[in-house]
Amino acid sequence: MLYQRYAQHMKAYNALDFDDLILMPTLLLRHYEEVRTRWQTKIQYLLVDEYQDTNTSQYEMVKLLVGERARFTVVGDDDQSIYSWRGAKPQNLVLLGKDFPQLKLIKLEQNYRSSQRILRAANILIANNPHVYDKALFSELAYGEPLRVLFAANEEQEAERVVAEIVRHKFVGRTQFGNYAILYRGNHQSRLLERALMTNRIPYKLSGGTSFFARAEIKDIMGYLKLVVNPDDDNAFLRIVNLPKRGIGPSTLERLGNFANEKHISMFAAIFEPDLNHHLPPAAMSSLYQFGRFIVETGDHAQRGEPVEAVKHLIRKINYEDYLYETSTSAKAAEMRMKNISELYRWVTEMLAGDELDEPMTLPEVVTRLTLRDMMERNSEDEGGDQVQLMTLHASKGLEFPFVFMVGVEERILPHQSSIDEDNVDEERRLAYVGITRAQRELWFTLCRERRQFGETMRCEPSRFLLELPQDDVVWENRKQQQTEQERMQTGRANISSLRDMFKK
Ligand SMILES: Nc1ncnc2c1ncn2[C@@H]1O[C@H](COP(=O)(O)OP(=O)(O)OP(=O)(O)O)[C@@H](O)[C@H]1O
Repeated sequence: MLYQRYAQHMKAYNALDFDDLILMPTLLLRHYEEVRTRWQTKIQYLLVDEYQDTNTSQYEMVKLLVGERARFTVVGDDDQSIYSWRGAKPQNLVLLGKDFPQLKLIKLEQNYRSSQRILRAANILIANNPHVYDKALFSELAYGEPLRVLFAANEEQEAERVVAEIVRHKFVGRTQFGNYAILYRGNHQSRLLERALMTNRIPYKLSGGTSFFARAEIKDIMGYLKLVVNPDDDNAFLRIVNLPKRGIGPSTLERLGNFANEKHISMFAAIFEPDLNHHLPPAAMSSLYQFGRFIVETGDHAQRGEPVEAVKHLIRKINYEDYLYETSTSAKAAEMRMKNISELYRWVTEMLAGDELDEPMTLPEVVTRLTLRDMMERNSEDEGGDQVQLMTLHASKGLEFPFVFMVGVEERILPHQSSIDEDNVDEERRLAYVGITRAQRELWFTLCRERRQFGETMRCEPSRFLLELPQDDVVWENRKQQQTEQERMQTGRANISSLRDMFKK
C-alpha cells in the first residue's frame, strides 16, 4: 500500500530512485531486443569492480549487457562483502561460474599493501568464515610491528587515548597526520573522537556522515555565540536573527540591510541608530530592538565573569530545544540534535574552565578557537590537507592508510548487537577483515571497559574477533609481554635518534 503510493508519487514527479536507475534499464534491455543488440554491440568489453556487492538486478543487467559474447571481467573479493543488508548477493560470484562455464578465474594473491603480520592476522581471522573460493594471500613486505590492543576506562578516555597515541607516534616517527585513519562501526562513534582531536588541535577529516561543525544546530548556536562576541558579524546575524522565529521577516531585513549599507555600519549596529524608525514599522522595530538588547545583555553577562551562565541562559532563553522539536522530522531526531548542543555546551564550558594543560579561555577566545577549527576543516576539504581520516569501516573499503586505529572493538559493537541477535556474525567478521586490511604498516585496536549506552553504563567485552587473531602477533596492553633487554635498548635508541633528528632540523 505504502509502496504503491510511493511508486505513484515517483511517477507523478517523473522521478527515479537509485534502485530504478538499475531496474529500468534492465527491464528495457530484457524486453526490447533492439535496445539489447545496440548496447551489446556498443559495449565491447565490460569491467565491473567490487563485484561481491552486486545485487540481483545489477547482475541481471551485467548479463544482458555482455550477451552471448560474454566479454567481461569482474573483480571481487567474497571476504569483503559487507553490503548484504542492502541487497548485495555475494553468491553472485558463484553464480557467475555457473552462468558462464568458460569463466577464467584469476586469483590475485600477492598483497602489496600490508605488512606480513597484518595480512596474516587478517587471513587467520577470515578463515573462521565459510569459503567457496580459497585463496592464500601473501605479502613480500617486512613482517612488521605487532598489532596493539589498547584499553580505556570509558568512551571518552578511548578517544583521548587514540589521539594521544597518534600524537606520540607522529612525534617519534615524524609522520604526517594524513597517514592515520580512525575507523569505527557506526557514525555516532565519531563525535567524541572529533572532540578529542579538536581540543588537541589536530586537523581531521570526517568522511561520510556530517562533521560536528557542519550540523545545522551547531551552526545555529555558533551563530549566536559569534554574534555575542562580535556583533558586527553580519553573516552570523543573518543566520540567527529570525531563528527561532521572532517576527523579523525578509522585508524588514532588506530595509535594515540597505540602511546599514548607507551608513557603512553592521546590521546589528544599525538596530540602535535613532533614525532607523523612519524606515521600519513599529512592530519590526520592536522585534529588532528586543533581539539586539538580548545579544548585548548576553555579551555583558559573559564579560562580567559568568560566561558559562551566559551561554546556558542564551540556549534556554531562545527556546532552542522547542525549536528543534518543532522543526525536526521526529522526536528522536530532535533529541539527537539537542544532544549535539549539549556536547557543544560541554566543549565550550570545558574550554572556559581550562585544565592542567590549557589555561582558562574567555568566551571570545573560545569562539575564535571553534571558528578557526571549522574554517580549517572546510579549507582542507577543498585542498585535501594533512589530516587524520575518520570514517566508518564500511566507508573505508577500497582505501589504505599507513596507520590504522579500529575503535570500539567490542562485542555488541563489532560484531554489532543486531548481527549477534540474528546469528549472522560472518558479515561483521568481513567488516573487521576490511578494516584490518586497510592498514599498511601498523594497526591498533581500542576498546572500553565500560561504555554508556541508552543512559546506562554497561560493561564491555573484547570482540570475539580480537580473540580469533593470531595471538603471537598481538600485544594486549594489560598483558604486557616481557620485553627483552635488547629490545628495550633498541626501542630506546630508535626514539632518541628520531628526537635528535628532529632537533637537528
Ligand atoms: N603489482 C604491483 N606492484 C606494486 N604495488 C602494487 C601492485 N599492485 C597493487 N599495488 C599496490 O597495492 C595497493 C593495493 O592495491 P589495490 O588498491 O589495487 O588493491 P585492491 O585489491 O583493490 O584492494 P582492496 O580490495 O583490499 O581495497 C596499492 O597501494 C597499489 O598501488
